[in-house]
Amino acid sequence: MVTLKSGTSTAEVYLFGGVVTSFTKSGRDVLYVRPDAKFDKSKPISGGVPHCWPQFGPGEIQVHGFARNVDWTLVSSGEDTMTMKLLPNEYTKAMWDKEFEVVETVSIKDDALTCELAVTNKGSEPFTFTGSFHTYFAADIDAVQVKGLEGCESFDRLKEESGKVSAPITCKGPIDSLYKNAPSQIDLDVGGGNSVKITGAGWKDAVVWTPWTDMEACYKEFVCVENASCAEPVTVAPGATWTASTKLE
Ligand SMILES: O=P(O)(O)OC[C@H]1O[C@@H](O)[C@H](O)[C@@H](O)[C@@H]1O
Repeated sequence: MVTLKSGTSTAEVYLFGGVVTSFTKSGRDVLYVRPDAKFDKSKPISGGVPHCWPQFGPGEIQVHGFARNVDWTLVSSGEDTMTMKLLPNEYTKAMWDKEFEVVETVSIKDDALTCELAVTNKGSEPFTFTGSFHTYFAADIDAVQVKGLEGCESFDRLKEESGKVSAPITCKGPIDSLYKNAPSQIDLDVGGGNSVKITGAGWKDAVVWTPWTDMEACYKEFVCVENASCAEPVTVAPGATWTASTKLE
C-alpha cells in the first residue's frame, strides 16, 4: 500500500487493482469501502476508486474488466503523488489480447484528490475499450443529491429504459443508470452538510449506482458516482494515448 499526505488530506492506494482505497480531508472519509471488501487478492477490492477497464459492466470478458483484479507496478511515489502502471500479462492476454499500457497518477493537493489515467496502444492495430472509475463515496443515502446531470439523456440499466434527467438525482430505491455526454462537473451532496465536487476530464458519461437493499448491510452508507466512457467504446489508434482524469474536492 502507498500512502500520500498533503496538508489535512491523506490517501491510500493499493497496487492490487490499482485502487485508491482512502481519501480523507480534515479527518473526514470522502470514499467508502464496503464491509465485504477483501484485501487478500481473493477478489477485487470493493470500494474507493476502483477501475472498470477495459470493459465497463458485463460483456465479452469478466464483469468490469481485469484492471481491478491484477497487481499494478509502482513507477514512482512521493509524499503527495504516486504513479503506477499496468501492462499485459498471460492472464490479461488470455482475455483481451491487446498491447496496452495503462498508467495512473494519483495525487493530493490543496485538499483535492486527482486520479489521472493514460491508456496507450503499444500494438499495431487500433483497439477499443469501455471503462470508468467506479468511485464509492461515503454518504447518507437518504441525503444524497447528484447535481449537474440535469438535461442529460439517461439509460436505466435496471429497467432498460431511456429518459432525460430533469432534476438532481436522489436515491429512493436501487439505481444503476448511465448518463450520456455528462458535463465535466458533478456536485454530490452526501449529507451532514458535506458535498464533493467531482470534476472529470476526458470521460464522456457518468454512472450512478446504489444497490439498495441488495446490500442490506451497507447500502445506507455509500453511493457510487462514476466518471465513465461506456455508452460508446473509446478507440485508441496504434501509438496513441487516451487520457482522462477525475478530481474530487
Ligand atoms: O460488486 P462489484 O463487483 O464491486 O461491482 C459493483 C457493482 O457495480 C455496478 O456497476 C454493477 O451494475 C453491479 O452489478 C455491481 O455489483
